[in-house]
Amino acid sequence: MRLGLFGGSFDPVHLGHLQLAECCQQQAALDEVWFMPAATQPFKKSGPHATDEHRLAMLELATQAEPTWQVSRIELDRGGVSYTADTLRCVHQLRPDDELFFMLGADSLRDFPTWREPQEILRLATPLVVARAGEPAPDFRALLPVASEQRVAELQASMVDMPAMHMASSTIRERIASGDDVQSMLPAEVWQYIEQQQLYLLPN
Ligand SMILES: Nc1ncnc2c1ncn2[C@@H]1O[C@H](COP(=O)(O)OP(=O)(O)OP(=O)(O)O)[C@@H](O)[C@H]1O
Ligand SMILES: O=C(O)c1ccc[n+]([C@@H]2O[C@H](COP(=O)([O-])O)[C@@H](O)[C@H]2O)c1
Repeated sequence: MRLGLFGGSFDPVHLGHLQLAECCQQQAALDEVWFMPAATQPFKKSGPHATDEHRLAMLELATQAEPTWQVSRIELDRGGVSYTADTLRCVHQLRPDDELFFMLGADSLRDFPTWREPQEILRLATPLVVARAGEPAPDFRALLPVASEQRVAELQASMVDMPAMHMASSTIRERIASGDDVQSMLPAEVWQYIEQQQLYLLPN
């Protein structure tokens, strides 16, 4: 099985995340996609705004119609800072015969060499990188400190095409707190949940 892992804060999950997962799944022929909300993202100064249970509930709503998509509690159950190398080792133990992929936007690729154990991550899984609207095009040479020239060229060739989606969770939170309409950026069920639970009413 080809298993795609998609980590993020998902605070909240938005249509850009879903589009990213869909494009990676199609272009890399993934059998399954796991959305993995982070307990605490290593580089974010403060923890998530919504609780773990709210972020999970929104992800469940956003992914329920797609049978090959699942939401994984691995990082939330482990708690603490969510390092991707730890997560990949754990998934590899659970699914030793699967080929693992991990999905990320161009902004995350830029920082990748400063992640914990980047070489171990590249040993366990193949990154699937998509361009992010408003960000420079992904520069795979960012990987040269941790990957060979040949591997970098291979990864560049397998970059995933995705239509530009101008949205980010932080902007959505800010706009909700200002009373702006964000419905066009969210799955309808997720917007209803945010309204019912009165999430993100305070500024970031
Ligand atoms: N609109 C988008 N286009 C492409 N990739 C995206 C988009 N939004 C998020 N991503 C990617 O999804 C992954 C998880 O992102 P995350 O959950 O932190 O969302 P975010 O919108 O970037 O949140 P924030 O604004 O709080 O940083 C990252 O790899 C990020 O690059
Ligand atoms: O392992 C690391 O050192 C590491 C550093 C930064 C980010 N990550 C992971 O990358 C994913 C996307 O992160 P972000 O920055 O978009 O929230 C998320 O699953 C994070 O846990 C992982």
